[in-house]
Amino acid sequence: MEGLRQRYGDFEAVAGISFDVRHGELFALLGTNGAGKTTTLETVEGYRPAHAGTVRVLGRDPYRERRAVRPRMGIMLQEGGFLADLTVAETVDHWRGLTPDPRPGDEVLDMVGLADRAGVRVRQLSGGQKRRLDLALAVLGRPRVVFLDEPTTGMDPEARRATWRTVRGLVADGVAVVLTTHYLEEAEELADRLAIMHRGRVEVEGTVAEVSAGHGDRVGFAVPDRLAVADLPVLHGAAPRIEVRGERAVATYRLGGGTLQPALRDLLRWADEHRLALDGLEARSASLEDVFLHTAGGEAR
Ligand SMILES: Nc1ncnc2c1ncn2[C@@H]1O[C@H](COP(=O)(O)OP(=O)(O)OP(=O)(O)O)[C@@H](O)[C@H]1O
Repeated sequence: MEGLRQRYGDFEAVAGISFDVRHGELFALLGTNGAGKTTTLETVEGYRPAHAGTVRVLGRDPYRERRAVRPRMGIMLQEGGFLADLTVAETVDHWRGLTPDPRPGDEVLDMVGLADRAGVRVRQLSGGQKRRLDLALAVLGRPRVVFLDEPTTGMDPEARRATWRTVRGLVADGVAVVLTTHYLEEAEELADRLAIMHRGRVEVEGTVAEVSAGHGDRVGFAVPDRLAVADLPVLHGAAPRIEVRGERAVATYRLGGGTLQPALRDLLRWADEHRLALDGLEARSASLEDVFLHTAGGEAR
């Protein structure tokens, strides 16, 4: 995708974005609500023409050459449209009839961990199981490019991990995967590269390590009882940010590059001198969530 722009009337929902996704790579498209992710995905999936810019999937225009591209694409929308009275196996059989060169039904249900639900009616599936059936249908036609729109919404942690394994398997087989999610740990876990969109633009792009770099390390702890916030130390130029979590005030410092170790040393010395125990003390590099919140706050580069 090169310079994609999309408008709804006078409103520019996508304001010139570019990215590419290679085979055997998972690209996560993240962003605030209304950032333009769905509009972007709908364009690459061939549902709408680009207002400006160039979009190619497998070397072709996904809108104008939809017939050629669509059979090689697997699409998992946010809401699948199932027939509630069909069983899981019947649903897969129905879609196999519409798909050239489909995978065997058993294989696809095995891939998504629904083999033991084959005889269950769709209306009796849980929300997470429906998402897995959606994934089964997306991979039925042995796609080379897969679009997953919030694939693990409603899944319990175990089902989510099982789905991550399935998705990793696709990537290992050389499939190009584009995923949107509001679960940042999902992007951290799966993405080879990612982009964070905000108000129609890509604000940050790169590997998880690349986008986290430059956002500093974090040190945090629960503010000890009886201590006034004003009495907390400044650590290598960083003042604490105070957040109330439950009953406790938590102090977090965002440190500049290379100052984590000396800042921690100063903090521990200060705590010793004041005979304070620092509950919940943690030191870590910036998470994707830190980068995301910074971007969503409009302060991105
Ligand atoms: N058919 C439409 N007509 C007018 N405006 C639209 C239309 N579809 C989307 N928009 C607007 O375009 C912007 C981008 O919407 P889009 O659905 O692409 O965002 P998103 O990143 O997918 O958001 P979310 O995370 O909330 O799903 C939003 O401001 C939305 O209100």
